[in-house]
Amino acid sequence: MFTDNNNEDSRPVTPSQEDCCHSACDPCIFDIHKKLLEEYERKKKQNIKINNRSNVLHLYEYRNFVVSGIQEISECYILLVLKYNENNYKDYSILIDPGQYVILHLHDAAKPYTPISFTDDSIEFLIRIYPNGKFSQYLESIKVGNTVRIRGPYGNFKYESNSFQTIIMFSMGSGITAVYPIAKSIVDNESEETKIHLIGGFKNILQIPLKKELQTLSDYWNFKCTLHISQLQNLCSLHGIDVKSGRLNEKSIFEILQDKIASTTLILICGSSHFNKSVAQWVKCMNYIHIHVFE
Ligand SMILES: Cc1cc2nc3c(=O)[nH]c(=O)nc-3n(C[C@H](O)[C@H](O)[C@H](O)COP(=O)(O)OP(=O)(O)OC[C@H]3O[C@@H](n4cnc5c(N)ncnc54)[C@H](O)[C@@H]3O)c2cc1C
Repeated sequence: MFTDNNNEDSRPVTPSQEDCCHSACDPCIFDIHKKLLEEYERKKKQNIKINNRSNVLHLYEYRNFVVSGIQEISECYILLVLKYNENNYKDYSILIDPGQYVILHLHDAAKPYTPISFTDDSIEFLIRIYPNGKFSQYLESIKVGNTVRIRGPYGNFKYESNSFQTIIMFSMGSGITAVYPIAKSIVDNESEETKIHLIGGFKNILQIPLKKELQTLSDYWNFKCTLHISQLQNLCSLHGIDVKSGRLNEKSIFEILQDKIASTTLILICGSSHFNKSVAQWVKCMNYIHIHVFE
């Protein structure tokens, strides 16, 4: 279910045909409106107070953001910073829960992306560039000062502080964008006693994005990072990070999970649909029940 963080006081306003960008988005604004309406009716029936926060972002209206930074950080990954600087939302700020995603709209297309961090008025994205990818090629060629439209945030992952002893995060490639902000928010929270193990899969050592960020988290007592590199030419070490040669497979997942307690461990999975399906199947076979797949 989408988070109800619209800025209206009451019933969600029905979007007009002109609000639709006709880019075959998933989710489309009309799907979102339908879900919000169901949520609104449910809350109304149960007499639950509707909580309206002042979010710059809107679930089905695009907001204009301006590119304020763009940087190549590793082979095929860029960091993109988008800033909101319209005056009519002075008392508003950007509100996104860790792991949620937004829809970026540029030219004639729209695609989902997961912010890795945000401030009151800017959002940072880690973007994987595909040589034949339409939208990522658009993003690779934009310049500081260009406009990108954003709506959201979406995603139903909810985390309650200290609700698990351990969180194991399995990610592949750009899937790290969903789990990294969750890990960071837990490490940043001094009252957290949850231990995190983030396991990421990448093709080669040059592709690894967020190296420094992962190394910084590894300095904390409750964060551990292991990276599986499928095409590791030479042995290599990254301070604070355990680098392993070869793909993340059933055997390595078994080794990671065998000494954990299923009832107090949360498993997070984010990668390609094949990766998500395989990892979810393997962890279920080991009787893990608390599993969230980002897709
Ligand atoms: C909820 C959600 C959040 C996402 N968050 C992020 C994010 O934070 N950062 C990010 O970089 N991406 C993210 N993605 C993926 C992103 O939305 C695009 O799908 C991706 O950038 C490719 O779009 P494209 O138009 O460039 O490629 P397309 O034109 O759609 O694809 C062209 C070709 O690119 C290659 N390709 C595209 N996607 C993949 C893939 N996943 N794996 C392997 N090859 C692929 C294939 O060769 C494909 O034929 C997210 C996706 C979802 C569903």
